[in-house]
Amino acid sequence: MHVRGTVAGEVETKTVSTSYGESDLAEVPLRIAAVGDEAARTGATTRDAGSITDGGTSSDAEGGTIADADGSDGGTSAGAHLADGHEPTTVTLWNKWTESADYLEPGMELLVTDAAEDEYQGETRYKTTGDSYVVVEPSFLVNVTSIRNWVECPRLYYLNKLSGVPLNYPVVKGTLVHEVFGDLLRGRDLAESIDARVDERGLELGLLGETADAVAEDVRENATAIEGWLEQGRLTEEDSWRSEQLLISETFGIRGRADAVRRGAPVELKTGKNLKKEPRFKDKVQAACYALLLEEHGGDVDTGTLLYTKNSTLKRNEETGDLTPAKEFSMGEGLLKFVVRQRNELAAMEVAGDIPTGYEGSAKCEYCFEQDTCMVVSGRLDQESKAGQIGQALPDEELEYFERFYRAIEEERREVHREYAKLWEQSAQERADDDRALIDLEFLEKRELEGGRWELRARRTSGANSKIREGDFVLASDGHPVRGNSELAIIERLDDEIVLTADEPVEVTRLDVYPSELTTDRLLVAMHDFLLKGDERRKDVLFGRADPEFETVEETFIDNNDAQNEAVRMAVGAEDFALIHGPPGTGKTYTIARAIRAMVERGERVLLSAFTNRAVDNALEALLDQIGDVIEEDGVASPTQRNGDGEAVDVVRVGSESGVRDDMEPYRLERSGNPEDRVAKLQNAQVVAATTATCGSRVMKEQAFDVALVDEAAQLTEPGTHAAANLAERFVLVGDHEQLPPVVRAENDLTESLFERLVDLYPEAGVMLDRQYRMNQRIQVFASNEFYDGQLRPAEPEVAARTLDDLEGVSRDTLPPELRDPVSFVDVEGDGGRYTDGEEAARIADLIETYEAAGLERSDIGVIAPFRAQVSEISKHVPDDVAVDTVDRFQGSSQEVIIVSFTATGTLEGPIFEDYRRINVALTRPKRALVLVGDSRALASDPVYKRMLEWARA
Ligand SMILES: Nc1ncnc2c1ncn2[C@@H]1O[C@H](COP(=O)(O)OP(=O)(O)OP(=O)(O)O)[C@@H](O)[C@H]1O
Repeated sequence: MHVRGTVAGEVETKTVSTSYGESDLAEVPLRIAAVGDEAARTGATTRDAGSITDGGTSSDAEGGTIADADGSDGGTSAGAHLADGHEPTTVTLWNKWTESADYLEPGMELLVTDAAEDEYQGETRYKTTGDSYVVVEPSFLVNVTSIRNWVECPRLYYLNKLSGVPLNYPVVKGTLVHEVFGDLLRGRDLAESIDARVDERGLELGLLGETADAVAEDVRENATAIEGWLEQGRLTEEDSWRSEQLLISETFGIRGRADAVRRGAPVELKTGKNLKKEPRFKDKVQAACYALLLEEHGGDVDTGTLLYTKNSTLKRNEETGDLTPAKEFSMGEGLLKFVVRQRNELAAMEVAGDIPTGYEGSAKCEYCFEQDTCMVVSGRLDQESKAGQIGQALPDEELEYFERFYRAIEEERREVHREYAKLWEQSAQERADDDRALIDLEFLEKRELEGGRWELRARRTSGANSKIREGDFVLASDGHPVRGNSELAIIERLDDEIVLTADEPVEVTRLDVYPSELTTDRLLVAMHDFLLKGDERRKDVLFGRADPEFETVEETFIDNNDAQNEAVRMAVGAEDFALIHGPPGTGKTYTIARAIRAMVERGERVLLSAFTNRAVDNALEALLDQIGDVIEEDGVASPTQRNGDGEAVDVVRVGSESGVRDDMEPYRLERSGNPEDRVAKLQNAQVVAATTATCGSRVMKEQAFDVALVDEAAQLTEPGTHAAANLAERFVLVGDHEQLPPVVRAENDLTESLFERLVDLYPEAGVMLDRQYRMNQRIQVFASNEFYDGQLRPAEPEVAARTLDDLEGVSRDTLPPELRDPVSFVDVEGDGGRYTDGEEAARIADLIETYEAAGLERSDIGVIAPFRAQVSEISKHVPDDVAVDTVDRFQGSSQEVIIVSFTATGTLEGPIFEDYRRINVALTRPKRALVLVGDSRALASDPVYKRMLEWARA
C-alpha cells in the first residue's frame, strides 16, 4: 500500500540494533491524506486542498476560481481511502531513506510506496519495506536532465538554471545529432535527414560562423555510431523501438523525454566520447530516471543503453580504450533508489527555497570547467560556494532584488508544476471545464509525413473552448495525458477539425495544455543577465541611484497631437529610457511607429517588441505604413522598405509561422537555409520585431540594438521586460498600468510591471497620451475620471460625436428609447448564481436581437463577462458570430457595441472583475455604444460600481 501525506512536525532520526545489525531509522510525523493503492496518484494532501481553493490569481483570475473551487476533491477518487487527516501518524523510514528524511521540513509532502502497516501501542503506523520508495514533494516534477546535472554537482545545476544554455556549437551539434537519431529510428534516410536537419538550423549555424558542409560532415561522423547500433538491433526479430518519448511520473515526481526506448528499455545518446567499458555514472543516472518512468508506465526495465557517438569518429591507432559507442548496463534497484534520493534532495531544496553550495555533492572543483563562473557568481551574489568566491559582492539593494525575484520566479515555477499535477488530479471533465483540455474528440486519421513525423487529425464533438491555440505544444493522448498513450504534438490547425503533428502516431481523442517552464527559465536568465552582465549605468538608474537623462529634441514629429509629439521626442532623446503611458485608443501604436521611424532615420538599430504576437504585428504594420513605399518584387511586397530619404531599411520579424500574422509573413525571418544568408538577413536588419518571450531565445540573445521599444509593457513582469531591454543600449516602454497587469500564476513581486514601477519612480521620464481616437465622449467620461484624473479627452469632434447612426443601415430611432444613449444600464435581478447568471445571459440574447433588428451586424457586437463560466453560459444563448469572452481576451481590441455582463446578484461577495483595472478595460472597448447588464442593488454596494451606475443612468 502507498501512504501519502504532509509532514506535521520535526523528524527524529536514530540508530537502532536489529537482528541484521545496526540500522538507521527516521520517524516522520505525517498528517495522512491518503492510504491505498491509488494514494500515489492522489494529489489531495491537506496542504494542496487549501491552496487549490484560494487559486484564481491574476492569470486565471476569472473563472479559474470556478473549477478550482470544486477541484479540491478532484484527486481523492477511486481506491484511495482518505483518512480524516487531523492527528499525525508516525511513518518510519528505514536505512538509506533516512537520508531523504534529513531534508524534510514540516509542511512538505511525502509519499511512501509499498509501505507496511505497523501496530504500535494500539495505534496504526506505517513503515518502509524493502520494496518501498520514499518521495519528497512528489508533485514537484523534476526534469531528468536536472537530476543528471545535480548528480554531477548541485551548484552546476543551479548555475545552468540561472544563466541558461548559451548558443554554442557543441549544443547545436548535440541537438542535430539527436534529431538525426530520431529520424533514423523513424526510418528516414541518413543523408536526407542530415541535409534537412542542418538546413533547418541555418540561422543558428550562421550565427556561430559555421558552414553547412562542415557541420553535415561532423554530424555524419557521429551518426555512423547510430547507424551501426541500429544495424545490430535489426538482427533480432522482436526488436521494437520508439523515439523521443515524453514521460511523466506522478509517483516519483520526475518528467523527461527519453531519446529512444528499445525493447522497453531506455537508450540515451551522448555526443561525447567515452573510452571506458562502463557508461559514465551521471549518464547511468539519466537512464535510470527513464527506467523509473517507464516502469511506472507498465514496463519492466532491466537494462539501459548509452550511445557515445563520438567514439565512432575516433581512430583506433590514436586512441586507447574501449571504442564501442554503445554501452549497456544492468539496471539495479540500488541505482533506482539512489536516483530517487537525489531527486528528493533537489526537490526539497527547491521547495525550501535554498541555494546549493556545492558541498552537497562530491564533485571536485579543480576538474570543473565552470569553476571560474561558479566563483564569480558566488562572489557577486555573495553566496557560499565550495569553489570559493572571486570579486566584490553586488550592492545590498541588488542582492535583495536578486533574492526577491529569484524567489518569485521559483514560486511561479511551482505553479507550473501544480499545472502538471492537475493532469492527473483533475478528471477529464474538470480539465475541460477549466479550459485546459479539449476532450471527447473523434479520431479521424493519421498520415506519415516525409521525414517520419505524423500528421494526426481529429474532430471536435462539442463547441467547448480552451486555452489551446494554433502553434501551441499540447499533450495529445488517446484518453489520458499521463496514463494513456501520449505525445507532445504541435497544433497546426484548430477549427472543428484539428490537425496536429507529432513524432508518433497517437490515436488522439484528447488534447491537454502542456505546462511549460520555458517562461520561468527565461525570466531567471533575463534577471541574471540584467544584474550580473548588465550595464552599470542602467542599474544605477533602475535602482534609483541616478536620474534618467534626456537629450533635448526640438523636431516636430506629429503636428496634430501634442502629447504624441512629446512622447516621440522623449523616446528619441532618451539616453536611458522613456515611458509612454497610453490609455485606450490614444494612438500608442501610431506613436510607436513614428518613434521607430525617427530612430531609423537617425541610423539606429531598433528592436520592436511586445508581450503578444498580435501587438508586435500591429506595431510592425503601423511602422510599415510609415516608412515609405513597399518595394514590389514580382508583384510581391518585399521586406525591404524605403525611408523618407529613399534609403533601404531592412525589417525582419522573428517568430514562428503560426505566431506571425499572415500579412507579416513576407517579413518573417526564415531560420532554415544557407547559414551565411540567414545570418546576414538578421544582422543587416535595422528593425527587428519579436515578442519579449522570443527576445529571451538563444538566437535573439546574440543580437544588439541601439534601442528597444516595448509595447504592452504594463503586462510584462519586471524580468520579462529585461529580456527585451537587455539587448539594447536604451529602451522605451509603452503601456497602461491602469489596464491589465502582468499575467502570472503566483501573487508576488512579479505582479508589478517595470513600467509601473518606473512611472512611480520617475514620473518626469514619461508622458501620457491624452487624446483618444476611439470612443464617443459619453462612453469615455467614467474611465477618464476614475482612472486618468479626468485627463482623457476625444482627439477630434468626430470621435466625440460617434454614434451608431454613423454605421451604414443603422438607425438609433429604431432602438427602444433606453438603448439610444451611447451608455445604457439594463437592470436584471439575476438568478443568484455565483459564477453564472442565466437571467443576464437570456437578457443579453434579447439585446443582441434588438440590435440586429436595428440594422447592426452581429460581428460588430462584443460581450464581456467576468467569469469563464458566464462566458459559456452566454455563448449558449447567443449566435456563434457574436464575440463573447473574458476581459483578458478583449484587451487591445475594440468593437462598435460592447455589452458587459456583471453576473452579480444580491450583495457583492468578493470582487466581480477581481481588480478595477479589468473594469477599465471592459468599459473602454466600445466605440459607439456600451450596455451594462447587472443587478443594480448588488452593484450599488461597491463605491466604484456605484459611481459607474450613476454615470450609466445619467
Ligand atoms: N495623431 C493622429 N492623427 C490621426 N489619427 C491618429 C493619430 N494617432 C492615432 N490615430 C488613429 O487612431 C486610431 C487608434 O490608434 P492606435 O491604433 O495607434 O491606438 P492604440 O492606442 O494603439 O489603441 P489600443 O488602446 O487599442 O492599443 C488609429 O486609427 C490611428 O490611425
